[in-house]
Amino acid sequence: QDTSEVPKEKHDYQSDVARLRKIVINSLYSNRDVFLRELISNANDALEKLRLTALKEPEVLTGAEELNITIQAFKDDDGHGRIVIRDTGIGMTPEELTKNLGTLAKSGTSEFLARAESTDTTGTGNLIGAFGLGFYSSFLVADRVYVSSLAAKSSQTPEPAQYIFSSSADESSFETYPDPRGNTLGRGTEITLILRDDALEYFDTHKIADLVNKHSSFSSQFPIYLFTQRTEHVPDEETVEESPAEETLEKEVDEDEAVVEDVDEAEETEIKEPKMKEVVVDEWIHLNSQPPIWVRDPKTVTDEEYELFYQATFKDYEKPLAWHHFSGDTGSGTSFRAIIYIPSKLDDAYWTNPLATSSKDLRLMVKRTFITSDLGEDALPKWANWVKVVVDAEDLPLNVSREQLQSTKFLKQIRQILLKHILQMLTRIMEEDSEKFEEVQKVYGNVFKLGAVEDKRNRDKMVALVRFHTNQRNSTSLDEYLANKKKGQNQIFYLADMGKTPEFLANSVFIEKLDARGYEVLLLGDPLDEIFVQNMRVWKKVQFQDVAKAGLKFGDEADPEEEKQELEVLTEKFRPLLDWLKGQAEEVVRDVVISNRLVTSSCAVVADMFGYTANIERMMSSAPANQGSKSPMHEFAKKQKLLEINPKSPLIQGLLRRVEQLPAEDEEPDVEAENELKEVASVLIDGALVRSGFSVQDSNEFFIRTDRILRRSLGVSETAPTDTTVKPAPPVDPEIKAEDDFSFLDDIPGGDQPGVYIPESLRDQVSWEVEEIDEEGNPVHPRDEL
Ligand SMILES: Nc1ncnc2c1ncn2[C@@H]1O[C@H](COP(=O)(O)OP(=O)(O)OP(=O)(O)O)[C@@H](O)[C@H]1O
Repeated sequence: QDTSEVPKEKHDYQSDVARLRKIVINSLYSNRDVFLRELISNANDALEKLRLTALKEPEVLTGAEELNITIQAFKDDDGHGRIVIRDTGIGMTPEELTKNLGTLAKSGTSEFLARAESTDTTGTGNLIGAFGLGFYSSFLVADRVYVSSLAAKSSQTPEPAQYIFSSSADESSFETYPDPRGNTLGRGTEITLILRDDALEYFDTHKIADLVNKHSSFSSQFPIYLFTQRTEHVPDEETVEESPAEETLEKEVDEDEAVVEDVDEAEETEIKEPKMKEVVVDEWIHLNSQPPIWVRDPKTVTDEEYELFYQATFKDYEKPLAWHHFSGDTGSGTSFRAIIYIPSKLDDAYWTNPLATSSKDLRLMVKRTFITSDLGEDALPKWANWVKVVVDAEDLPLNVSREQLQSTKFLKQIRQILLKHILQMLTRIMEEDSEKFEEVQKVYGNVFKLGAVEDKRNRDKMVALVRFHTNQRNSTSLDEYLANKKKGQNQIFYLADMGKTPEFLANSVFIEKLDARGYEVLLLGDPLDEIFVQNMRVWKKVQFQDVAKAGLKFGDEADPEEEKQELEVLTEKFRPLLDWLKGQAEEVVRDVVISNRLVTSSCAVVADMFGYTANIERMMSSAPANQGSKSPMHEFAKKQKLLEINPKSPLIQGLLRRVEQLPAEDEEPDVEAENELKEVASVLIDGALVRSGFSVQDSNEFFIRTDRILRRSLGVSETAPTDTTVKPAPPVDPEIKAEDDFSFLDDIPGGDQPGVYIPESLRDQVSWEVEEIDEEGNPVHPRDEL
């Protein structure tokens, strides 16, 4: 209608909205069906909000009786047309129209925009699923959008007024103004999409019905009605009654024909059907008339229905990994039905602080009416806060407030029940579907380790879900490990080095003897592994033993006395070398000892009982200084290392001989021979450090010494200097010449503009923000333009 007389307020979009709209309009053509799903989901949210508000303030229900969503398509005479989506939800005040539709309040928006802007269209499709474009997806199919809204009457909005928000796809601003039609809605919001010429397919009500059935029939517990018109053929009663003359005429003709036709046919003409006419019947079709899937018998629900329900309810673009649909009784007499879903991905944010967030996706319904998705801080243990659940209780009063609810017996019981079912579900997948369990492991493997540490009550069940790589197989549980342990073995051997692959760890100096002898060693490359092991310490009465630490026992050692004696003999034999090496390594280790864990390697650096392994040392030094990484305790623990030497190694035996040949203290010193030996020792110690996962103390010194030893092995003079003359820089010259050659910039796209050049191959992997500054160095915030 004509709005030229209405005073309009013009607003600029917030810059992020402008960016978002640009992405929507330019790059999502192939995903444009999503607009309907997004608008229906908004309508549903508005209705849910109304219903929740009405629990406290029933007045909001005035204005419109039904709580529903309607969709109508109108075709204009000129072939253009509109789609109108209406809800009787909470509505928006004029201020809310501006705020909600003109700004983006969502966290992570900028990050999303940067990612969407830097990826191609296909990638963006997935991002949108993850982010939800909401209202702006309207512009995928519409040139212009009008949102007319009338807020629900409440104490805050005693006199609501129907206002319009209007914006076209190619403007960077929008307008708001009073709806010239007055109050036509009663309550709620009406979105009118003026369809683009290339989106006229959405006039087809079959298409709309299909889309709603596929993507949105689960999005709303409120009825969704679609306006349709169908043509019916009905007896033309008017003609029968009002123009008998015509009938007579027909009869006459028939009688004429009967002259030449046989009698039968003449009779048939007598009972001729009445004349039909076409009438257009208007009809509102209820699109989501099936009962919600959680109340249905699981046998009647297809996998696709479970998946679509999940995607619509939890706004996840991906299909769930698994689900479990069950019903029960809380014990205090409240019966319920529930579906638990395991998403196929963890939110990126999960690992930034896994124990800080609580679940926001436990949707509680009472008698099919949504009540809340926030069941309180500790609704589930933190490790499980990614689980998505719909639970519908039969016998709770509908008007319980959120606060009251959290203290009800029902809630306490339902939490326990849900947790029990989550664990049962995971255990069942583990026992019955190894392929699925592998998928679950990929996403949640670390979560289970965290759960075993955090959730002491369910520790045994969590540990059963945990899997590790070993030197003998790709995946084993701790129970499987114990089933495979050797006779006499009384330790669970593990090697932890965060960030390293199992293949790398399998070649570690620390497991060479264990591996050669056929013992299984857990190879732990994840930071969480060390935390898991440190917290567990013992599993089924068997201790964990870090193979990079003192205390390793195979369990089949011969008579301990005999072994002790053997060690004493060896220690005595190697005494000169042990003592001499201790002097050389005193900066690095506490002592030098004979090893029982080495086969081919000559030596290794092992953490003492109370010392740090390389892995823990790295974890400690990445912790903030105030968390102990610089404390005296830390410094002490760092020094608690032993240099273990392999008495069978020819290198060690050779070194022993050379040390024994050194002049005794009371003889004339052989400085040259001693220095050469010291150098060898130093490289040996540094090599052992590196091989054992530690870093060398001074990498420059290490390199210089290696250089000298290499020269020696090649027979090159150790003292011959390298020619170190270099061309000095020209004299100081602050002048900038105007004719400097910048022609190389011509080859770089955008090289004539200030900015950063990114090679083509890296463009989709990086993003950056550039801030323009004025002459005083203050940032300028230019208005984004579409
Ligand atoms: N039909 C509606 N009735 C009432 N308010 C609405 C309606 N549609 C949108 N809004 C308001 O506008 C806001 C922005 O909507 P938009 O769809 O862009 O994002 P969202 O719904 O918050 O998030 P998303 O749809 O991505 O989950 C909503 O949060 C809501 O406050």
